[in-house]
Amino acid sequence: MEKDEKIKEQPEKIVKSADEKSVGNGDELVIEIKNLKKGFGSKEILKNINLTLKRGENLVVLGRSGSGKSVTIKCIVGLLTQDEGECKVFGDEVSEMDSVQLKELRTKVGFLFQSGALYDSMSVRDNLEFPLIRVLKQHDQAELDQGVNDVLESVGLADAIDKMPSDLSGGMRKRIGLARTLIVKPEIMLYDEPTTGLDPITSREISELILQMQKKYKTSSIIITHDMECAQITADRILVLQDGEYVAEGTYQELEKSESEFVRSFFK
Ligand SMILES: Nc1ncnc2c1ncn2[C@@H]1O[C@H](COP(=O)(O)OP(=O)(O)OP(=O)(O)O)[C@@H](O)[C@H]1O
Repeated sequence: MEKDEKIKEQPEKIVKSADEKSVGNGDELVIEIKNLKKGFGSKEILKNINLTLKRGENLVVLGRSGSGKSVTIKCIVGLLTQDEGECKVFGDEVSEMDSVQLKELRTKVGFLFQSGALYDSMSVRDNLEFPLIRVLKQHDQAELDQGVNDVLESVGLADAIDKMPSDLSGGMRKRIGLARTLIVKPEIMLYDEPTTGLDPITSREISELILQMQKKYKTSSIIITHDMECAQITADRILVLQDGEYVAEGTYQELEKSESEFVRSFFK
């Protein structure tokens, strides 16, 4: 056999291997949901949800459209209240929090909904200063500039500081939306379909950014997605939702080989 046969170069992929898990401080739980039920009228959406999020981990939730993934996230931040069961964040039951406690909770838990919601009439700088002023009560201009510049560097858009949202592409708007959530340094991040509506290359960039942000800010995250590349890139652990319950849990590599056809169907 020819000795100088070339070894094919493997494309470099930022995908976590089983031994590269970034799960942080042991098994400290930052979110604990037990036997949670939530319906609307006669429609039962969440039948029996059990979910834990460990400090420092990226948990991906997979499920069909309309299966109640967003409803779960809304219970976690107190935008909806469960009918039964427990929903604890940092050890405290969310449904029992008053408005002051909920406000405090939402400074520690950042959420990025599909729309990414930027204020269209404000520049990127003003969009980013807004949470620093409103949430962190920062008023010193040098401190504000530092915060805005740092987060823009992190999402790779330092040059966009004086642009208006209408001048940005969909992918750039997602990045700025992410920057706006990250600027107050939340301990938990909830991503609702972060790559929806983006082309495959931009989707991949956003997924890689989520992974980088986990490492940089040491956040614990729940990532709801249909995008299997996003799951592969970001997940330490994956949960699969079917008919209002989680039916499978494991790493990407484990679930890809699941015995359940329903679970495997996401990987095709
Ligand atoms: N406030 C509400 N009032 C009534 N029904 C609701 C409410 N919020 C959600 N639903 C219903 O609950 C179901 C689950 O919604 P949810 O948005 O959680 O789905 P999802 O799993 O996130 O789906 P998708 O992937 O399409 O976003 C849907 O049938 C939706 O119509």
